Amino acid sequence: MLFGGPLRYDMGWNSHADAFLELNFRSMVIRLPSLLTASFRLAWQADRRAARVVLAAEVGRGLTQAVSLLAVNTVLGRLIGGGALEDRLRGAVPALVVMAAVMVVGALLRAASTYATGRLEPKVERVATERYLERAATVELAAIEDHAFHKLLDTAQYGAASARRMISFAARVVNALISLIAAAGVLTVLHPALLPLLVTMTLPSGWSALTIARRRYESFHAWVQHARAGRLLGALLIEPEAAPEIRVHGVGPFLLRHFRSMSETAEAEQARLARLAARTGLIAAGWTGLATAATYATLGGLLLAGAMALSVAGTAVIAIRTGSQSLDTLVVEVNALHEEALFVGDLQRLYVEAAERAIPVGGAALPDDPREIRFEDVTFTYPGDATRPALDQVSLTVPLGKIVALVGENGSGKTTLVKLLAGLYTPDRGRIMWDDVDAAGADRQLLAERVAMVAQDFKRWPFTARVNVAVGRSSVPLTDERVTGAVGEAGAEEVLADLPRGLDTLLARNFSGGHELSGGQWQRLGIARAAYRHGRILIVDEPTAALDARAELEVFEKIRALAGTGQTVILITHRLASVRHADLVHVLDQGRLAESGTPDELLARGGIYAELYSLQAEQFTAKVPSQASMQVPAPKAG
Ligand SMILES: Nc1ncnc2c1ncn2[C@@H]1O[C@H](COP(=O)(O)OP(=O)(O)OP(=O)(O)O)[C@@H](O)[C@H]1O
Repeated sequence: MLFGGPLRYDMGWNSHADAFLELNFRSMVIRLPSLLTASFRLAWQADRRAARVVLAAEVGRGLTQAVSLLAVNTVLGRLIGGGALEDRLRGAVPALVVMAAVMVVGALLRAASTYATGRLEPKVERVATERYLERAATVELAAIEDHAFHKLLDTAQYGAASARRMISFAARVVNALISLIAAAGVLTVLHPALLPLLVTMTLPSGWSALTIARRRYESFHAWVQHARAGRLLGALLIEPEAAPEIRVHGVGPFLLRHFRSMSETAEAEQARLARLAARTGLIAAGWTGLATAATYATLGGLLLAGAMALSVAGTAVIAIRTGSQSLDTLVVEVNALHEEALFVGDLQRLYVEAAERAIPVGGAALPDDPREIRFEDVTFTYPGDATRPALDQVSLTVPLGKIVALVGENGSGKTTLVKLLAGLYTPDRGRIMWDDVDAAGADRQLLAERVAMVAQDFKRWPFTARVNVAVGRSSVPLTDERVTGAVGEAGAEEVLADLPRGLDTLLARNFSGGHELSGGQWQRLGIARAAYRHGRILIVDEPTAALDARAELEVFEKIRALAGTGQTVILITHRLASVRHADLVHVLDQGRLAESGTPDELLARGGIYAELYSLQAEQFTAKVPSQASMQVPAPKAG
């Protein structure tokens, strides 16, 4: 349950308990090569040169550590060996010089790697983010509305930053791996018993890092929806659109209460993780202590038994220390790499799923100048737990070049029908035919090219008025003639005349210099946008809902004029007086086609249309009071 605690309301957001994970030591070791390859591939895609430099520098650094360990061994051998002190010192000089040279090379390589990694990281993140955004923008609308896909979108957004971090983790893994091999090699040469001891010493910290990471990732997946809901609540509290209701209806404390309760639940989860992490760390530290004591005891035993020379024991101590440090680093970094890879895995899953759910590219061409669009027995149900289809076996015709009105009560399926026509959804059953071409197999991009849509909730872009119009067809060069032409066609000149900087006014109140339009003004701009698009089919969904009576008449006049230029107009409206000019009216009722005909035919038939029409007409039958009766008596003097 997402909203635990003593809250009275459930917001209706779902929680998910589908955390999963198969993360153990074996799988981690098995996956290491593929993790490193994946990191390198990410780096390669972003910047080949930098990727090469990082790899070469890290391999080089590992090798310098091996060489320096061997040099130490030589130095110790010389110093502890027989002969005069001066001779022993002199004998050690070449190895000391090698050590110094190797340190310089190591420092240079480190600098090169730091620089190249720094250059690489932001590029990797950018490439991954760009791909994420591009894929998200090209999936079907149904995918965006599918909550499982949305959750994936949500989790995958962390993948790009993880991809960035994977680069430096991978670099450190390569480095630690090579220096570990060097230390292990030296130890094996010194005495075969030392190698297993080294491994035993490092295992506990590996186990602890892995266990903690696995818990964190599981928790992240189980809680991602919760975190999203929490962020949403926070955003609602500061959103300008919600601000009036928050104040008048006093929604603020209600939202805050939920926010606090959600945060407290999340904090409890963090505390649980921290407690477990502390316990795991403590157990691991105990094990490490025991293993270290055993290692040094073995070393002492070998010395005492005369199985090992003092100089070799000295090198062994250094090799064990470097080796266990490298192994520690390796475990921690591989673990971090793994954790990041899980998030990059989400991103890659998104890439794959988004590609599967992408709007298909290519397809049959639509007829150049079709006569009609026919819905043939079209049934469509929204995914989820809909109780009935939004469209149920609908067969109707939209003759092109005419004004076709869709009428019906709330929820009768009008908007759904035009969304199917625009290709935003595909029918579950039945076909949508453009003359003889089935839209299901048609080129979706070409189909969209022909449609201009003013949806009920059309986007109010936080850009200038000019861009808000021209975004109707962003693929053509933006010219003032085209913009003012569209504004004129939509009758939106007055809206612009009222703006402080005309077309250049920023329409986003929460930015400095931003300006807000009224609902009706926005609606006119929306129509201007559709006019700018010049699609051959203009879909207008409730174009006048926010308009005053005079503006409404004007807008319908403009829409009729657009139809006069050969455009097809599909009009959804509840204002039946405005439907009078339609060539054809389709009446929908609970997802089914109830009746079709010209407005006069439908009135004469006495069906749903006639009923709705007379209901509206009755509201206007009351007489306008005469001038005389409106006059207010003049106050008496005195
Ligand atoms: N995105 C969606 N996801 C799930 N169900 C939806 C979605 N959009 C609409 N519906 C459902 O489909 C049915 C038809 O809705 P639609 O928006 O097509 O009706 P409408 O006739 O345009 O209504 P209105 O006059 O209120 O705009 C309704 O029952 C609605 O709840």
